[in-house]
Amino acid sequence: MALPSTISAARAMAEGLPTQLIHEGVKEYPKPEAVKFTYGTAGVRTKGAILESVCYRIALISALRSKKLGGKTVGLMVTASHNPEEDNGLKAVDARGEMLESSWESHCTAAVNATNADELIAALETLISTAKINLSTPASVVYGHDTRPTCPALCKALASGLAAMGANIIDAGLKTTPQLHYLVKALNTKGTPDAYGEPTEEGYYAKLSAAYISLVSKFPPTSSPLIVDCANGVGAAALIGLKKHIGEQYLLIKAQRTDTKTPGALNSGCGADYVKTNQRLPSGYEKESSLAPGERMCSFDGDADRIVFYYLRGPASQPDSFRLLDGDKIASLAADYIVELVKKAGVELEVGCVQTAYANGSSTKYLQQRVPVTCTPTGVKHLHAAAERYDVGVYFEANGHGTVLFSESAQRTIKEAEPSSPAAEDALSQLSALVELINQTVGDAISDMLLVEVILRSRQWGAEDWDGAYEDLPNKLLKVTVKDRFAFKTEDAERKLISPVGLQAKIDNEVAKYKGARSFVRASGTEDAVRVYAECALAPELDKLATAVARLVQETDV
Ligand SMILES: CC(=O)N[C@H]1[C@@H](OP(=O)(O)O)O[C@H](CO)[C@@H](O)[C@@H]1O
Ligand SMILES: [Mg+2]
Repeated sequence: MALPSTISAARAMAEGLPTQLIHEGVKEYPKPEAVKFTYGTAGVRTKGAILESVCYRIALISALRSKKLGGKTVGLMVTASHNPEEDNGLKAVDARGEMLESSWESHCTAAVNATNADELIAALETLISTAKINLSTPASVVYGHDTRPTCPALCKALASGLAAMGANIIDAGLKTTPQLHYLVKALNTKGTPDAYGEPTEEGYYAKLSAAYISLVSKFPPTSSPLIVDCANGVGAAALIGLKKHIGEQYLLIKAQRTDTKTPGALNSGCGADYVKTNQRLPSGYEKESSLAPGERMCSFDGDADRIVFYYLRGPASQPDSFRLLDGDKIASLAADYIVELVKKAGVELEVGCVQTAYANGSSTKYLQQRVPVTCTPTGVKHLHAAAERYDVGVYFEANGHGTVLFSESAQRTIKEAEPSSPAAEDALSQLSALVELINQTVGDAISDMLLVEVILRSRQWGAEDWDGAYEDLPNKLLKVTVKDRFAFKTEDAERKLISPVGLQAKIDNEVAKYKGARSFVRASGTEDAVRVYAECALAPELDKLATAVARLVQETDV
């Protein structure tokens, strides 16, 4: 029997789903017709204007997720990261601060595509029985959002779904994606021996800055500032927060592209994705000459969970002056540093590295000579899971999304080891501080930025020294629009196509014509397109290879 909406949602929960409230919610936030949503690698992502129904429904599922996890707090983040300002999206965060368990993704997809309230309730009931959820368990959900203009309306829809489920609601407001992940973990560990930190934004800055200062204070300061392109997004606010906790003697940064107010500014001609994809400076910097040769600059993406660094070898006006220090370069810098510390500390810890097929071949070769390297499919959840299998797992996508995970036993080893010398003691204390500095839940532009600064400072290196580790192979990423991207199926961590049948052989044939070449094709998980990656030893041959493979894709798609 339907319950009048005046009856508290909490009471309705005891009897089952709040069906009356869900009917009302579906009416208030109707699903746009003829749209098929997918909960994929990056949650649901599309135009912000059509996402209210998705937010309402995923909120219902989040409350169920919290119940499934015994009432632990789970998270929801409203953001479309590096995508244009009019886009938006919603990502669910699990109780330890990691991505939503993948078996729940299909339930999310079913719920957001239900065409009416009865279908939605049926989808929720399927989830409840499949996952054996006790509806009388309380629920708690924390949510945050980035700077996009559609965020307030989406958060309202989301809060309405949470209220319908009688969940405890924590509105964290404007946050970077990694801050939201941090909050989830901190809320769930508060008051336990594993407390991750104060569950507030200030707590986040306090944790990072204390670790950072303890690591850099014994090294001489670097003379040049780090210039930070904040993509005109939420990272700008986070940098202001961070700077309040770290004095300029420790971290000299110049925050730029911090305009979160001008419509259309977000990610426009700037940000990590623009810089990585175009392999050039944010627009305007060629003219501004505000970046002197050798000076370090970095770019965040729109929700500050990715970072790439770069510098100029010569005048800004010359395109070949630009040198990118991407996720692969960060991974090698971090892996080398940690391997060295582990050796100095005299502890037995296996340091491994996780990449995807998009990692530059030179980086893979460089890393394989030093540490075990795993290749996983694209998407942070895959890299994260593989990194958890090492004592210390360094994972980065080439685009700058990544972090370093220290397993529980590694953390214990570091804490309990008896140093055999003052040098070992110092290495152990540096490792302990790194565990605090590096976001253990997800890739984090701010935490990764601090990590790079620590390493450069400890080595007294500039950008050019860091860049010297290996030379990237010339590479190119193309996007091909096809009729049905799902026809493109892969194996071997996406490095080989198994469908359309015969296409891989043709690609192999093409690749064999070029020196030191590699190319692969896969369907994007976030865009309606197929991506073509190509790299080869000789720069003048690159365009020819990439275009030839893209043409093979187009010819197959008939
Ligand atoms: C080549 C590339 O950069 N792919 C990105 C992109 O995935 P696609 O599945 O390629 O669309 O978005 C993902 C989510 O943000 C990110 O994890 C991944 O690295
Ligand atoms: Mg992002």
